[in-house]
Amino acid sequence: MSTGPEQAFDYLIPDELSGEILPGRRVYVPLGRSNRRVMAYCVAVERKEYGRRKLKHVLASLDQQTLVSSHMLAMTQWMAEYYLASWGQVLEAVIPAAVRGNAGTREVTLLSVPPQVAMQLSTLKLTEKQQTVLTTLAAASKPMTPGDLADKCRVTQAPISTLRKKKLIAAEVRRVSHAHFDDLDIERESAKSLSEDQAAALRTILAQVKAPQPKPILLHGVTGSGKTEVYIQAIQNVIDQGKQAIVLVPEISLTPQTKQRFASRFDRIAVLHSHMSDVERHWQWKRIASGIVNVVVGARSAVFAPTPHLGMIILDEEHDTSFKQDSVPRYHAREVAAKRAELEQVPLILGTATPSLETFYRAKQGQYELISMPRRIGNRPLPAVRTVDMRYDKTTGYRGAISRQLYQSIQRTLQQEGQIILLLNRRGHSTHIQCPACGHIVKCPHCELPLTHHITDGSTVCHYCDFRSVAPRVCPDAKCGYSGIRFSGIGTQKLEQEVKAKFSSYPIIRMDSDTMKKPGSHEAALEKFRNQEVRILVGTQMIAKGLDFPNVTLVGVINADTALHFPDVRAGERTFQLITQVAGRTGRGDLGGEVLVQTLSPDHPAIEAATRHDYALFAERELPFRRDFQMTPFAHMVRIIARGPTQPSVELFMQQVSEEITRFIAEKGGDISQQGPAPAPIEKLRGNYRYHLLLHSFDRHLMRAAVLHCRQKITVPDEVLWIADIDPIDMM
Ligand SMILES: Nc1ncnc2c1ncn2[C@@H]1O[C@H](COP(=O)(O)OP(=O)(O)OP(=O)(O)O)[C@@H](O)[C@H]1O
Ligand SMILES: [Zn+2]
Repeated sequence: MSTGPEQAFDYLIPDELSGEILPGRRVYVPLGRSNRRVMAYCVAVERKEYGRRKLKHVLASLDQQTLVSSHMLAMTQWMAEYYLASWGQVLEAVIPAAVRGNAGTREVTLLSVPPQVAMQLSTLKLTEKQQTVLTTLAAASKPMTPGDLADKCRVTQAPISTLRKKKLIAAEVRRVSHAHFDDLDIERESAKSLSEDQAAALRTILAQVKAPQPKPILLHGVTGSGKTEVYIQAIQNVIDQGKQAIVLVPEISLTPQTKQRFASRFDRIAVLHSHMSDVERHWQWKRIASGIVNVVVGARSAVFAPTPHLGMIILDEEHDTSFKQDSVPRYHAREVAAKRAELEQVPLILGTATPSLETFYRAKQGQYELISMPRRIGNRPLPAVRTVDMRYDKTTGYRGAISRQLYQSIQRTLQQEGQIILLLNRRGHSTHIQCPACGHIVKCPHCELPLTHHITDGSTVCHYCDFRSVAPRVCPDAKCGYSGIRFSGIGTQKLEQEVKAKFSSYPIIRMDSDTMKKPGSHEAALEKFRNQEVRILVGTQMIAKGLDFPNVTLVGVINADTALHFPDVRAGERTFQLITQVAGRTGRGDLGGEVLVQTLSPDHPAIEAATRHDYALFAERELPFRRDFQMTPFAHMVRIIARGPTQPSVELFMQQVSEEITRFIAEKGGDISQQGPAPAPIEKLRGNYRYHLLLHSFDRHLMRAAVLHCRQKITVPDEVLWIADIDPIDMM
């Protein structure tokens, strides 16, 4: 029943609180030897023998309404177990702070005259003022606040207080909301008549809606195949049955376009996003919980939306890494959605053009239903993709970001009135600052990672901890001091400069996390691009997915290799996804489209498969490799990360963890393979040294047991912090 400890505790419910304390509400209980008063969640109420155990009593109840349904309680319990977090921690993550804190509401006291008093009004001995107050309140059509009553009777609070003390007036404290937000006002659109592929997809989905225990569905549709229309018509069916749907999208896809697409088709939708105020968040939560909202659209945490009659969950761009939370509880919305769908017996639809290998593998195994939509709407061809081998440009000494081929394509596109997207997944200006005389590289003092030069304010920035300093003009190494320090490597700022210099008469906009800091800037930038005020859009991966602009006829990938050589099992998969997704932004209208991919590794299997839009080819090559090396999706992974201010203590601790796991396996039997411990790719972050250890096993329970065993056995030094990341995505 508590938020801190791992397990639930039993408490007695005093008679006066019975009926108020229900599963899914919060209570105050005494905890520990000192009987500290703590807030806790009631997870079950039951009658049972407790023998001779001495149980403490619940002190007070906190909520008048239930915060989590029984399904959600079961789901959070599963999450706690699966992700090795405490149940309380999970509940705190599932119920927004705004809801727990009752944001936007206040308590009011409401006065009324009890019926037995009202019947004998004339017989009471009262002062004149008291008489006025009592008759006024008795005559009122609904309860009044003390303030309103005093105003109406033109008296002070004194006679009201006296009457309350004499119990002639009853008082009740209630929580009321003073918030209200208007519904989106968006023009209505009617249903599209479905393509053959879409109609077939919808049929398969509706069959699962009817099934007693629906299977999750992978909707694998190429870019521009019209997945959204399938979602919408499936949702319509669910709403017609009086149920609600949750649509999860990557945070970055919560654009006006997405809102508009759903709001133009459904009444009463709730769009949940990260810029929402606490008051609005609470208000939306209550609306959803009351059952009046038909469709909830939101990022990761919308998987916890308290819909009372859930009918379907949709997860768009299921491969997107933003569905994984990178703080405790480190859940993946896809896995949580699958659990919730199973508990509530509703279908889960995972849509994407580039399925994660985890999902694809489950579909191949028959665990998920697989729907393919291999054609674009209107049978439009997928754009032709050409690679530009940048190794040749090196020999000519060319150092710019834009190759000759890309330059020519941009020029031609501009002349033909088309629009252009240029992707470079690195922000900043120069990504590398080095002294050519002594080789000194300018690094972050807290992270030991190269600093990036940001030209806008002449600073150098650490992209991991945001450390900032003034860009050096001479080599900072005191022994050297050479004046010709070199800024190299290309980020989006430098690319923007180059594009501006080369195509000076065309408006351009840059979208990356530096230019898109302010709420609303994302929307504003996309709007400029949509209405063609801007012809060239330069940006990081935030421009790579979901956008549907028919006038984009050229996509250029400036450097396809940015993530290719990361020490991450999914480096190839990420590269394939990014290129396929960004390539898919063109050729969506009648004007066709082309894609140029600049790379130093044109023969890399991931890049080659992406240039052919060939997911099957990619998966065919990648899966055997993953199987041979016992990696995801065949084996399960757990990543243990430890950090601390001194390197030896972290290293020693991780060695202990590794040894303890080896010992555990030797005793228990079974198989867990260990990679490491080793310094993490980001070896030092914000002044902390980091080590990691990767565990792989076909037996996820065994791995969980091994981690729990370490938690029990090893005394962690004060300065070391460690976590276990289940199904890790981030390997840095
Ligand atoms: N049945 C249809 N008839 C006509 N147009 C359609 C139909 N279905 C979808 N469209 C249009 O086709 C375009 C592409 O659809 P949508 O954006 O849903 O594709 P998608 O599969 O989600 O692609 P991506 O994975 O690239 O985001 C949209 O402009 C949409 O309005
Ligand atoms: Zn740093």
